[in-house]
Amino acid sequence: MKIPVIILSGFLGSGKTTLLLTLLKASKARGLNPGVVMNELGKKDVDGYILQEHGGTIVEKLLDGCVCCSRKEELPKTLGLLLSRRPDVIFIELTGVADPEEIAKSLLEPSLSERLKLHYSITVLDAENVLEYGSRFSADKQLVRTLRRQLSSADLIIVNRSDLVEPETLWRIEKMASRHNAESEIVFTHYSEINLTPLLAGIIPREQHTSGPQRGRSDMNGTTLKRMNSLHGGQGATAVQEPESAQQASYSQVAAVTLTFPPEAASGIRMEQLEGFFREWGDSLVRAKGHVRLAGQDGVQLVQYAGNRCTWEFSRYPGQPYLVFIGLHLDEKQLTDRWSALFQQP
Ligand SMILES: Nc1nc2c(ncn2[C@@H]2O[C@H](COP(=O)(O)OP(=O)(O)OP(=O)(O)O)[C@@H](O)[C@H]2O)c(=O)[nH]1
Repeated sequence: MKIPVIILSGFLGSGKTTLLLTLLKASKARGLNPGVVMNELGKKDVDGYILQEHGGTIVEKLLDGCVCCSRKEELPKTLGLLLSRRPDVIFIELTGVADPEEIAKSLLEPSLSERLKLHYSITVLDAENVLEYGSRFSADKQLVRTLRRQLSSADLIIVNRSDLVEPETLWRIEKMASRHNAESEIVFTHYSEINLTPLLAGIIPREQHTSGPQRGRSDMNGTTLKRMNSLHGGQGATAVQEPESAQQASYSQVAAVTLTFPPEAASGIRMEQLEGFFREWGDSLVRAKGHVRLAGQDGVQLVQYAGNRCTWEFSRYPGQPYLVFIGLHLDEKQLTDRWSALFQQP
């Protein structure tokens, strides 16, 4: 019996991990044993720790690069490790700059297609920012192409963070998304909350598996099933040799930089000081996240900077505080110099 795989894609900070947490909760409530492949651009595993805090999930991590291009060869081994722990369903959360179509193709490699099948490919959009991506990232043609492929390859498009925009913007996003993908279902969400019943339909615990036909995607959307089957070539499909252009990186100017706190910052940083530091980088900083100690407060905070907005929440992270910065044209030396200077101010 093949284990179903659900791919979660979408740009940085759009709400993929938020959706994953909901999916994990719903899976466990159905008696399923879910497994996760968590891919992060940075060397530090912020989202993996968030999952760990929610407990009871098998997670394999792929850090410091994108599983659709620079770390593509590691995917089969990572999935193999996950499968050895006998999950009933696998969620692959991609980095925000990954091309989900490349992952769908990887699942066709004979070593994987024998044991796994693509159940759903979901793309999450950040309603507040998605309409600006084309102009904002025009200098990175590969990234613009990847963001288009995130849209065009999705079985389901979730327009998330919809609480932050006017209805008129949602209408424009729907038009734009349907232009790129006429077949996908489009839903509008707040904190990635959707009806998960059709999505998880047909996924059952291993011990209930029989050799009979499985229900699932066809119950949800017949046209979607037809379209993804064309990528997967129906019965007995094998991976197709990719043209050279398809093997290039999914972005060219995005970089992740990890910053740690110097000894002078042992007593913590002020909230407004850190938020000011994020804003200093303007449009070049797309996403930041990490665990930090705030001056005058006990414990550690998880800070998330996404779509130019900052959120803070209590964290139990036990290690040394750090921050991951992800952006376009981020100059690592300039960033680390400014970071050090921040703690030398009187
Ligand atoms: N206002 C608002 N914030 C949201 C919503 N959904 C998620 N967020 C917040 O947006 C931030 C980013 O959400 P994540 O789920 O981590 O986004 P992501 O796509 O996994 O981010 P990366 O994996 O780093 O690319 C977090 O602080 C979330 O709490 C929403 O619908 N509305």
